Amino acid sequence: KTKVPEGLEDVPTISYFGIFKSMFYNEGPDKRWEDSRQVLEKYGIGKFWFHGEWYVVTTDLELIKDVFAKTDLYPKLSLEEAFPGSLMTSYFGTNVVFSNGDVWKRHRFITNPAFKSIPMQLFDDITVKLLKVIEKVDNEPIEVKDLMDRLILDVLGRIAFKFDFNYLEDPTNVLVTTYKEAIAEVNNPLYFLFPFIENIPYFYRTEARKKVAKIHDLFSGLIEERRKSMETDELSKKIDNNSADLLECMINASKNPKYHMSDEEMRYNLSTFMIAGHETTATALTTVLYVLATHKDVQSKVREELLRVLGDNLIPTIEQQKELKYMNMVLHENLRLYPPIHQLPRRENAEIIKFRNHTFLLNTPILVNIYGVHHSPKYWKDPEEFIPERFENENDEKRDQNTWLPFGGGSRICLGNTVTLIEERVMLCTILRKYEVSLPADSIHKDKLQLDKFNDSFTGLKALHLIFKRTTN
Ligand code: HEM
Repeated sequence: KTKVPEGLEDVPTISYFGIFKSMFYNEGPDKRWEDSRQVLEKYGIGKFWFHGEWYVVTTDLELIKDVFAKTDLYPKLSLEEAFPGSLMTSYFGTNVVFSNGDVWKRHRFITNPAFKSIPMQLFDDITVKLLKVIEKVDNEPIEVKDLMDRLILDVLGRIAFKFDFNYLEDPTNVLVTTYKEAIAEVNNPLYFLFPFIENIPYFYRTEARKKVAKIHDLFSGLIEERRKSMETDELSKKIDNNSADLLECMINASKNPKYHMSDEEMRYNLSTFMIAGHETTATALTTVLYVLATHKDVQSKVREELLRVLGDNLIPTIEQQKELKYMNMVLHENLRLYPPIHQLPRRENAEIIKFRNHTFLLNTPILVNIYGVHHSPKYWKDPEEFIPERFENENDEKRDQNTWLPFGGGSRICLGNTVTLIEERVMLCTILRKYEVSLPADSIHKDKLQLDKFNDSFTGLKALHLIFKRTTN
């Protein structure tokens, strides 16, 4: 199956060994970009062979716009098709992220209202808990990815299920530890490299499957508990005024014959939202703390702005958040430099596509390389530099809007893109008002943030210790 399909012959080839090496060594998107940049910079499109298939990978804005605009022409490959019978499929199943057509429309319609607005008071006690944790460490370096992970899981629990994981204070919570164990199994790199081995009885992964079954049982418990406690009248009001959470939106739909959602689909969506809404935001917050620690001038400017805009208010209101113009530029630039999702999940064309002088036969695997677009000198001047001013109004208006795509685009754009930025602003206001953040002199990240791989789409990073020193504010 190594023969190049008709129509892709003229698409330049990216080395198989580079791809395999980056998978094998769990390399981050930066190293992967190094392996493909020569081809993608010049042509905007490349092909590579992997597991018996020829993939097309692109940083071309015209093709990317087409992918975003025509969801039916470029459906995502469902997990059942990509990894039949695998642990990953049994964990995530059919959900809003990986479904297509009418199923996707139904899932998106049901889950979307949960993230239209969030009650800001949910941050009151979580931010207090965060400060307590930082205070306890008292000037000693603290591992920030783990801290942000705990923090954001607590926030997500409140937003999506009105559930307090209390992970910040209690890392032994059974729901969290089971979730962590299940995710570690699902992300085991061995099965990304050699997915076919899961079909061999020896590799059936009985223990891992038990962990997945356990977390699904815990989710079933959450659903049942909430179903019992929900008053139908009160719920309809909440749905109407967008104050229902994810669980309420889905349970409400389970009663509706037109927009029905089964318990199994609810469990799959809970598994999906846990990772989509938590790993991404935790990574974004970790990397933004890193850039602030390594750009003290920017950090001071963000602090000055938040003190001015917020006054004595500890949690910024939605109105105040709009006024945090410089902070918003910093958050945008951070998502450009370190996109938490570096590559969109695989699409496959449902019809034959002509692109330039190439032809994509039916079901050609197509990958949009977000990291590549964000780091291409064709689209960004000095792309490796951290320059928040790129997002100042007049500069921002000049660029093609598809050059910044941390949340994807079109109708499948990230469903949590507003919520995640609210979380980031609140946490930066909380931390920077009281603490100055610094990188220890002997940090492995001294010269460059050391990225690695969380899974095939999510950016990971090596342990990052930062120092939080009390300011005089
Ligand atoms: C910095 C944080 C985040 C980043 C960078 C991010 C990134 C993305 C990207 C790139 C996609 C598009 C996938 C595609 O087109 O295939 C996506 C989709 C999605 N995201 Fe996010 N995300 C973030 C936070 C969140 C949060 C907080 C939630 C929910 C609480 C969330 C839920 C979703 C869902 C449900 C989808 C699927 C949308 C659909 O296919 O209709 N994300 N996200």
